[in-house]
Amino acid sequence: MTRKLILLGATGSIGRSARDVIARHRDAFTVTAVVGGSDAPALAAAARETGARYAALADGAALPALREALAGSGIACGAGEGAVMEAVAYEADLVLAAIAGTAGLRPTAAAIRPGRAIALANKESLVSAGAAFMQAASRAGVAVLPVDSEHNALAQALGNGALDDVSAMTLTASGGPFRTWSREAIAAAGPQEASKHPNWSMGAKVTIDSATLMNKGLELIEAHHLFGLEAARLDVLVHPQSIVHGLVSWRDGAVTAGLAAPDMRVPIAHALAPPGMRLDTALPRLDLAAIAALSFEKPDLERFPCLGLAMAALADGGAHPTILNAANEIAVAAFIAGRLDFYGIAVSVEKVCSRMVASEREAPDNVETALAIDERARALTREVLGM
Ligand SMILES: NC(=O)C1=CN([C@@H]2O[C@H](COP(=O)(O)OP(=O)(O)OC[C@H]3O[C@@H](n4cnc5c(N)ncnc54)[C@H](OP(=O)(O)O)[C@@H]3O)[C@@H](O)[C@H]2O)C=CC1
Ligand SMILES: CC(=O)[C@@H](O)[C@H](O)COP(=O)(O)O
Ligand SMILES: [Mn+2]
Repeated sequence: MTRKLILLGATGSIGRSARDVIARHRDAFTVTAVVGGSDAPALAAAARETGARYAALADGAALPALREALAGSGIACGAGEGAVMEAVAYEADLVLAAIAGTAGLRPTAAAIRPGRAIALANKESLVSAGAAFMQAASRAGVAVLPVDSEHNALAQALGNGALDDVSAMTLTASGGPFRTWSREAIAAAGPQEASKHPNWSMGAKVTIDSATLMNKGLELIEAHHLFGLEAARLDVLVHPQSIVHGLVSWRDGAVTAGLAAPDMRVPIAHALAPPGMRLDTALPRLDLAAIAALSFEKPDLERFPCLGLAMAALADGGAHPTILNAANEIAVAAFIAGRLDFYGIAVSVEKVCSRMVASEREAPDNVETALAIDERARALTREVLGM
C-alpha cells in the first residue's frame, strides 16, 4: 500500500527536499498532484520526476509554458486558482503544504478533507488564520503534522506526553547572519547580507525572516496553534549551531530535546512517514563529537525588534497576528526589492499593527475573513511605505 501525496509548493526549497525523500522511497509513495507558483519548467520537471497525474500553477499566464514543458508526458495540467483547487481535490492520504507565504492559506485550508493528514511547512497559514485552520482540521478529523524543523522536533520530544505536564516549549533560533553584528552594522545591511543564512538553505522570504528573527516570532505563534500552549509557556533561545531544534521542559525538571543536523529532509521524512514508522534519508549520523560544542544565548530584542513585535501579537491575540503577518510580507518584499532598509521592516510592521489592532480586534473565524484582514493590512503597509 503506497501513501498518496499532493505536493503544494513542489518546486520550492521544501518541495525539493520532499522530492528527495520521496525519490528514495518510490514504493512507499504515489504523488497524485503537484502545485507551484509560476515556474513552468520547474513544475513540469517535478511532475515528471514524481509521476504526478496533474500539475497546477497559480499563475494563469504560465499555462502555455506548462503545456509545452509537459508535452508528450501524459500529465494533465492547468493554471490559475481554479487549477490549484483542482489539484487539491486529487486523491491523497497526505498533503504537503509548502507554498511560501499567505499565498498558501487558501489552498492549504482547502486541502483539509476527511481521510487526509496535512504535513504543514507553510507557517504563515497558522499565523494568519491559526484558530480557524486548526478548528477546520479538528472538525474534519485531519491531523496537522509539523514540518517546520522546531515544531517537528518539539512534536517528537513531546511524544505521547501530556501538555499539562509541560512547563515550557523552547524553540531555538540560529540568530541569523547578524547574530553578532552591532545595531549600526545591521542597519546598513542589504538583502545580499541578510540572505546569507549561517546554517540553512531556504526560500527567499523565510531567509529574510530568519535574519530579522521575525521567523522565530511567527514560529511562536505557529507553536501556540499546533500545540495549544499559551504564550507564557513558549520560549525562544538563540542556538547558533542549529543542532537542537526544540526543547520540551517537563514539570518535574526533566528536559527532552529534539536534535538533528540542519537538513529539512529530517523533519520532512518524519512527517511523511506512515504513523509509527521511520524513513531512511541516507544522511550521515549526527556526529556530536565533531560538532564539539552546543551554545545557547538569550535573544536580543533591541537589535532584533521583529521578535518582540511577534511576541506582542501572540500575547494580544485576536487579529493582531494576521495583521503582523501581512505587514511583514509586504515589508520583506520591499526590503528584497531594495526599497526599504533592514530596520524599516520592523518600523513599518509596528506602525501597521498599532494603527490597525484597535479597530480589528476579533480573531478571524474563517479563512476568507483572515484574507480580508490580510488585504487591509497589506494596503495600509503599502501606504505607510509610500508604494
Ligand atoms: N525552506 C525551508 O527550509 C523551510 C521553509 N519553511 C516554510 O515552508 C514554506 C515554503 O518555504 P520555501 O520552500 O523555503 O519557499 P520557496 O520560496 O523556496 O518555495 C515556495 C514554493 O511556493 C510556490 N508558490 C509561490 N507562490 C505561490 C502561489 N501563489 N500559489 C502556489 N504556489 C506558490 C513556489 O512556486 P515557484 O517555484 O513557481 O515560484 C514554490 O514551489 C514557507 O512558509 C516557509 O516559511 C519552514 C521551515 C523551513
Ligand atoms: C529550517 C527551519 O525550520 C527554519 O524555519 C529555520 O528555523 C530558520 O532558521 P532560524 O533559526 O535562523 O530562524
Ligand atoms: Mn523553523
